Amino acid sequence: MKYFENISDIVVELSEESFSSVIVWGYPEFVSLSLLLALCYASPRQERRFPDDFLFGTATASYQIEGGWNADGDTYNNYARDVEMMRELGLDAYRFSLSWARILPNGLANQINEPGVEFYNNYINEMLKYNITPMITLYHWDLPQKIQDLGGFLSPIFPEFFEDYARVVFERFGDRVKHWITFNEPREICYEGYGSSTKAPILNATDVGTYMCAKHLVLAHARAYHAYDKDYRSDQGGVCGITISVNWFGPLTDSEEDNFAAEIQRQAEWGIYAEPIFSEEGGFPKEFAERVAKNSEEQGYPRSRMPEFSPEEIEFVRGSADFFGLNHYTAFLISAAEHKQWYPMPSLYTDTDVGTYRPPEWASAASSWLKLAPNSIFNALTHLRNKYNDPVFYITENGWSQPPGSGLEDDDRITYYRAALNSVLDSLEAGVNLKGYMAWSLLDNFEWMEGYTERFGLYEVDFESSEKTRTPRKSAFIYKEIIRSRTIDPEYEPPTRTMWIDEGH
Ligand SMILES: C[C@H]1O[C@@H](Oc2ccc([N+](=O)[O-])cc2)[C@H](O)[C@@H](O)[C@H]1O
Repeated sequence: MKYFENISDIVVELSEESFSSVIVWGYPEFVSLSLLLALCYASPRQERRFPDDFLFGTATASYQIEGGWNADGDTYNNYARDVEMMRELGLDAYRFSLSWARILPNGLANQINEPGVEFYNNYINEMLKYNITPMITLYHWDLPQKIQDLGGFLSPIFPEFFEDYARVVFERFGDRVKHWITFNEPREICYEGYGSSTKAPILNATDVGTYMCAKHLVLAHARAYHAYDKDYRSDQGGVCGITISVNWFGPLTDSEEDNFAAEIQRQAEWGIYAEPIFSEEGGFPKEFAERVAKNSEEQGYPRSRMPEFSPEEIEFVRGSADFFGLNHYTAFLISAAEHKQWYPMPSLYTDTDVGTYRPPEWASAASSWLKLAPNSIFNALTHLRNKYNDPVFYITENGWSQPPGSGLEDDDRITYYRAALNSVLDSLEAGVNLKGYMAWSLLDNFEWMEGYTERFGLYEVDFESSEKTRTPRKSAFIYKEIIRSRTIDPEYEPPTRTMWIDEGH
């Protein structure tokens, strides 16, 4: 039985618990939903504020914005304008990634491309001049060709190559950069790259590719983390974590079967990367690993298609992160029996064997996978907080796409951001240790397989112009006001269409 002193605490709890178990402080009788809602609306709503030290930022990735692939090197030529945009928005932080190949052209650490290092030095220094905290991702999907030729993430040597690269980066930039993210979205690297055909390198290895990649990626992450911890942290004083794509997967119904199916989906989508690092036990998530082993046996494989970690590897990986970065965009409802798709070959999705569903009333973005799902940030963060013993979190990506030519009045995006940031406030009020939020994205960019057909920018980019002109959308003004006031005013309308830089930024 739980007692509450504030109505707001009850509201938070209500999203996690069934209504009938809630008892109002001082009145130990059950209360109906209608009474509770009446109380919420009748009491004057306190202004909800983001903490002063909460980092508001935006995110990008090298391959999606830099251009200049064959130069000694767009942002590559326009970085000063991009930092000016960060100042216009009043950002506290900026998350971006390094191009491994721009620093180490053949992937290995024997040959460093000094002009590439200088580009990143200038970029970082320009941010620091205006008190914008750089948050760097070491790997956001652009692998040097030679590392791919050597087997990419399927090679057991991959973790060594990654550690060598990480050391060069810590050495060259760690005096000024204090927030490190090893990998962006292991699921997209491993499932989409090695377990399906939606991202490079598109290998025909769906049965084992995802799981082999997962093991090597997690070991590579841990090697970079330990290198930082042992040899750089004492001088540089920064933090090192990983960014995992965490969409929310809740049960379609309250049945035990659907609840278990949702858990299996969570384990397959992000548990295989998060569990080895953040759980107390370490290693791959138990129920899903058992399922893959059973399926493998039935399919005639001599051993599980999912590799194991040795006890030493489990210890090495366990606890190897100072924070949990999550890219969060949407949610899915999971069913044990309905809405299933057929997959022709053994793969992660024949292993999960669940159905996914989104109600038609959830608004759709330009990206087929992206829908506005209610409370999904709150659901994901409170679940992870409980599961992994209250880690520090950063939301390292969250955003909304529109088709090209949608113009500057991006009201759908504004609706999405306000809903997301209200869910962030709910999470903070529930005690989640969330330190920052990075909107995806600062500017329109190259959206992987979808090219330039999906636009995520707070700033529109005119890709036809030689200067690649950047113009703030309405959402940029709304985000700027949220950052300035540390509150979300649902009525706020920007007074002008002119961006300015506040004094002191
Ligand atoms: C728009 C950004 O998307 C990030 O990647 C994904 C991929 C798939 C999903 N999903 O829910 O299915 C979410 C995010 C990526 O990190 C970033 O680079 C952008 O492309």
